[in-house]
Amino acid sequence: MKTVEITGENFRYEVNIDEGLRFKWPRLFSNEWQSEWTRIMVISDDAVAAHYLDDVIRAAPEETPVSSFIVPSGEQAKSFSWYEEGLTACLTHGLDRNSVILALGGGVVGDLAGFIAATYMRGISFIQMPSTFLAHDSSVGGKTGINHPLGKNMVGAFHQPAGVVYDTSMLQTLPEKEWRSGFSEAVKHGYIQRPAFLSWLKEHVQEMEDLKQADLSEILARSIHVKAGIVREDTFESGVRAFLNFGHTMGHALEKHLGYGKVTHGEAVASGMIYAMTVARHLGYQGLDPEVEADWLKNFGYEPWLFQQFDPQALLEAMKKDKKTEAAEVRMVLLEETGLPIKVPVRDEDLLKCMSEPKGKR
Ligand SMILES: NC(=O)c1ccc[n+]([C@@H]2O[C@H](COP(=O)([O-])OP(=O)(O)OC[C@H]3O[C@@H](n4cnc5c(N)ncnc54)[C@H](O)[C@@H]3O)[C@@H](O)[C@H]2O)c1
Ligand SMILES: O=C(O)C(=O)C[C@@H](O)[C@H](O)[C@H](O)COP(=O)(O)O
Ligand SMILES: [Zn+2]
Repeated sequence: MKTVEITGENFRYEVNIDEGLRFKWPRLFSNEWQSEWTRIMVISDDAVAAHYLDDVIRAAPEETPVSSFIVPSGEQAKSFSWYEEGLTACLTHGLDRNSVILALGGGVVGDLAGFIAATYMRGISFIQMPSTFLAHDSSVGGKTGINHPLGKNMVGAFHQPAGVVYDTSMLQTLPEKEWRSGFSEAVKHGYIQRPAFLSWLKEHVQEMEDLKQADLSEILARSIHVKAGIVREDTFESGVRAFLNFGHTMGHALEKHLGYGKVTHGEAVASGMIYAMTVARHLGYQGLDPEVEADWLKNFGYEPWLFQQFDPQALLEAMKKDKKTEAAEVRMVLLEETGLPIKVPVRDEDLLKCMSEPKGKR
């Protein structure tokens, strides 16, 4: 089992990564804390629940009542209506302040369940049990929330989980598209802070199949280490945490513009990272060559130049809703080189130009 510690000013928890943890997850928490649990409510989506809900419930402590709240699979569940349904379930199932929410699923379930836990009775404990590759990112660091029709993740709270239980054997049933989605967040961690990790990925992962066959726990742990260091330094994103948003200014704009769920988060972020590299070069930074990086990403089935397919003005409007925007000026994370991110304001005219140039290669 691999363990990564996540710490901040007033929290400390473990990410435990191993095969089969869903069958024995309570062992990862102290008996003392478990004796306080009055109820467990598992929040999951229908696809994940069909595979794993029974195992997770069966492993729960015998003396603790367990119930479940299941949302439809997909990004649409990060909505006001499912958030309200979730709170209603907390009330009707009788959760109190010593109850625990267990988020069994990918980033959608984790973000939604985390936000429910953050706000129900002004905050109760929750455990993350990630079931996607992408969720190595979403289950760590305490960003929880839902989407607004006008902008991605616009409503939320920082609320750290009590622990992250990562059963890598659940990834066996993950569709190809979702491996691709998650891989781009690992690549992002390489780009922003770990040139050696990025080089390792480039050398060893030529196609998605290589990732599935690799030492997954090791890759997940290395990627999570990057996030852990940044979250420890800047939990509430007043500084360096913004670097974890590399590729997300355009990525979130694409998700919103296409309609939530039409493109996976990671696929949108992959295109957003290529866009950010294009902007960096346009502004005169040496940066990375977007053409070279795009060619590598294409091997996995990404559409790196996706951002060129839509109305630039509409994408600009969506980018302006980004949480890094200040006084209507978009701020983007760019790379001076691999491992050297910066956050800079970018003028609208430059943003627009970089959506349509260079043309002709795609
Ligand atoms: N909070 C954060 O820091 C953070 C970080 C990154 C991404 N996110 C958010 O995470 C979300 C994306 O998460 P995701 O990519 O995990 O998507 P997801 O939760 O929608 O899961 C992807 C799909 O795979 C299915 N699935 C999940 N696990 C499965 C399994 N083991 N077997 C079979 N099917 C399975 C789901 O039902 C869903 O259809 C986005 O909303 C994004 O904004 C949040
Ligand atoms: O943890 C962070 O900080 C991140 O930015 C991680 C991102 O991968 C993630 O998609 C996050 O949800 C984006 O946050 P947002 O504040 O831009 O909504
Ligand atoms: Zn992300």
